[in-house]
Amino acid sequence: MADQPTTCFIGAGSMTEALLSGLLSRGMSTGERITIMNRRNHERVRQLARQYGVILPADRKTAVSRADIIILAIKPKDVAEALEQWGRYIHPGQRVISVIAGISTSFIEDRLTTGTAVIRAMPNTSGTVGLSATALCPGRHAGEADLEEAARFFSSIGITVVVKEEDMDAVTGLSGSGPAYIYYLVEALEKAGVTMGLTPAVSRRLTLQTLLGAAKMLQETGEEPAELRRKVSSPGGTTMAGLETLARHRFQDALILAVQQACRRSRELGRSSAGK
Ligand SMILES: NC(=O)C1=CN([C@@H]2O[C@H](COP(=O)(O)OP(=O)(O)OC[C@H]3O[C@@H](n4cnc5c(N)ncnc54)[C@H](O)[C@@H]3O)[C@@H](O)[C@H]2O)C=CC1
Ligand SMILES: O=C(O)[C@@H]1CCC=N1
Repeated sequence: MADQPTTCFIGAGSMTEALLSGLLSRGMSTGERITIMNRRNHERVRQLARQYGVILPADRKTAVSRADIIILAIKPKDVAEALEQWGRYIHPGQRVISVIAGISTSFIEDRLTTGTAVIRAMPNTSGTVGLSATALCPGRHAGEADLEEAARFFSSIGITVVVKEEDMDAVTGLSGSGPAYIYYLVEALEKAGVTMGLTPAVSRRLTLQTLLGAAKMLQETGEEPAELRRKVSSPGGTTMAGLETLARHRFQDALILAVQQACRRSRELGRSSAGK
């Protein structure tokens, strides 16, 4: 473990917790190699330090300047202020990984010493259980080794893909926000079961296993989703009755529009934060 990099998280919110939980439970790092800091809610940092055994640094500036990897996990609106506060302690030779929606690598690079490697990443909260879908793109000073290190970091909490920076907003709308769409679907399925007399517990159990089973079928059979859907749908049967209702309510259109809108919002967040 001695050759494992030290990591400093700036921002102690839900994304940091998902990353911490994934990294530590998979033995990819240890608490004493991780420092975390927050702007205000210091009780939150203390709680994470207790729960995950990570370090609450006495001297935060030193923690930033000594870390091998610095993770920026703050909201887009706070990035300019955070880089103003912490940027001067970051130097070339360290790797900066930003998980901030909408914020370009050049925005960050422009606020750091020239030559600092910046990698933009978009993971999702399923990293908590090792199943994040993370997209990465390198900034202008990040080389192959920097990208490989970032891929190694995120592969400890799920799969990684490398994309062009111009595709990062699409990724954010699709897989960054994606878990929320699935949870929304699950809420609706559970409610549906309850409206027809199932207990909430039974409805949840059946819904969850249906979700897991469908995901595994897609992964393990390699069949097209449309083909798997056809196999469930007997002519004149129950599934067709359900699917026809979904089509009438333009279910697929609604989902496509949702992802596109989230992508647009990612771009807007980038533009409005860049204006600060
Ligand atoms: N929650 C999610 O599912 C995902 C979030 N992201 C991105 O991760 C970033 C963080 O998101 P969350 O963890 O959900 O936000 P959050 O609001 O839960 O946490 C952000 C934390 O940053 C802290 N902070 C703000 N300014 C700071 C500063 N100057 N110094 C130190 N700490 C500071 C805040 O006190 C707050 O606790 C966002 O940019 C978001 O776009 C990316 C992928 C998924
Ligand atoms: O909602 C958000 O802005 C963040 C980015 C991706 C997921 N959550």
